[in-house]
Amino acid sequence: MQNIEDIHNFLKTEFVEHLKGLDRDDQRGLIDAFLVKQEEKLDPNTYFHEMNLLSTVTSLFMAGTETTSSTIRWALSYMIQYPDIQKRVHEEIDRVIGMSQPRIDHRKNMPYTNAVIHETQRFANIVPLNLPRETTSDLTFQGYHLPKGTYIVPLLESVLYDKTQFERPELFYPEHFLDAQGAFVKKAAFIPFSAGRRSCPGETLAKMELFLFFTSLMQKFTFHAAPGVKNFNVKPSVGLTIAPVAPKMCCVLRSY
Ligand code: HEM
Repeated sequence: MQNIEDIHNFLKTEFVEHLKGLDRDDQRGLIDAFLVKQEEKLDPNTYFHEMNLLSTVTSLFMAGTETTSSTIRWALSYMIQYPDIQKRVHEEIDRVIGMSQPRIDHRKNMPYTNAVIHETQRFANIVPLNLPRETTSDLTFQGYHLPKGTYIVPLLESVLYDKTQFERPELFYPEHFLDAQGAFVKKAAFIPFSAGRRSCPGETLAKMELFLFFTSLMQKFTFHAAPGVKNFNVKPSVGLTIAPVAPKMCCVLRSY
């Protein structure tokens, strides 16, 4: 799909299809739940009208696809740049998951892979400017007076790269999330999904997707730079989210 108009047209056709099969006692998901509310028309000022359904579903698509896919591409690029780390992830997958289908409950027994995914999110910092906010009243923050209506750009990088929180912030270093015994350690400064009331509502879903997609790919493939690529050097693209612009890579089927 090329642009927002294409997405909206696609979604409008979807809504018509959902309406045809709508059963208020057996709702299939968000769109059905919304359409049921819309049909009730209890309140003339209801938020449950088509424009809001379009915005909600479009936001979920836009905020929920590019973010996770870019993070996976960063993770695979780091695996190529750091083959020793890739080897350790492979070893852990082979030991804990083996040939089975990766499941989310494998994660608690895979501290190294979990640390690699966390470090990917910290290091890649894919939403560097967060989302802009505006103060709703006058306030004083750390000695600075911010009048009502001040435009705020909360830089996540200042936390994700804070050297008081991360030992080697300028390096890709999964040990940031491991203790001396190799157990996974949570860090309060790990905030790629931002913090507070308006932090990313897709955080739990995203974390599940990242674990399942990354382990599934790593279970089947080894990642290398494509033949002829001497220095596999990944550059960040410029945009609202930072995607990796990587040289060509090869995925080679692993043999067991
Ligand atoms: C690696 C994956 C993801 C990252 C790093 C990420 C990061 C973020 C960040 C930093 C924000 C701004 C929060 C703030 O303003 O304080 C945000 C907002 C949002 N995210 Fe995510 N996100 C990810 C995946 C997802 C997924 C999978 C979904 C849904 C399916 C999603 C839905 C949203 C929505 C709807 C908002 C706007 C929330 C609001 O304004 O209240 N995100 N995300």
